Amino acid sequence: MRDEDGAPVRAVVALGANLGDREATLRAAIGDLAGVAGVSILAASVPIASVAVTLDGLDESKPEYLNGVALLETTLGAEALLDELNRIEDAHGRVREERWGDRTLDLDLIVHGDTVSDTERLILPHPRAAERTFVLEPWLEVDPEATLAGARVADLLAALRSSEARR
Ligand SMILES: Nc1ncnc2c1ncn2[C@@H]1O[C@H](COP(=O)(O)OP(=O)(O)OP(=O)(O)O)[C@@H](O)[C@H]1O
Ligand SMILES: Nc1nc2c(c(=O)[nH]1)N=C(CO)CN2
Repeated sequence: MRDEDGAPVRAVVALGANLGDREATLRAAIGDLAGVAGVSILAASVPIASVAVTLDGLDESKPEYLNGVALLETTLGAEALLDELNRIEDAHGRVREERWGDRTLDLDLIVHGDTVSDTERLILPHPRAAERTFVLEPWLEVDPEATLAGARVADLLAALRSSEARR
């Protein structure tokens, strides 16, 4: 089922790349998003470098990621927006192999207005966003008042940093 187009909502897309010309790919992906009918970019973060997170934890032997966040306003429903994100990933040579494997471009939908979804194709809010410094830090840059499932992103990031410092 495709979502109907509706009233504009704010959505947050996390971008990541650890293969190829990462900076150029992230910039191009934001341009591609801006070109989607029903999407306006309100803000895009600066890209930040981050060590690859794998299923076994941080892995410094893997190519380093560049991560960023785009804040959007969109009239697309969440599933229709996800279709566009998948299309842009494919256009940038994304090969879907292992979970959490290296990739030229990853676009995750973090939140879409107040949409809650729990299907195989789309979980909203994104279930791992609160554990990811590489999502929260650029998100806070573009939206200092942001909240995720009722918690302030600023507080989530502070908690994550203090738990990382204790490890
Ligand atoms: N909020 C979401 N944003 C993007 N993809 C999602 C979301 N919820 C579920 N998915 C689904 O997750 C599947 C796997 O996506 P992908 O290969 O990008 O995962 P991943 O990037 O390796 O891991 P992660 O989801 O932890 O970032 C996709 O088929 C997609 O339909
Ligand atoms: N640092 C970093 N690690 C990751 C990332 C990512 O965007 N940044 N994305 C992954 C799969 O979504 C897996 N690991």
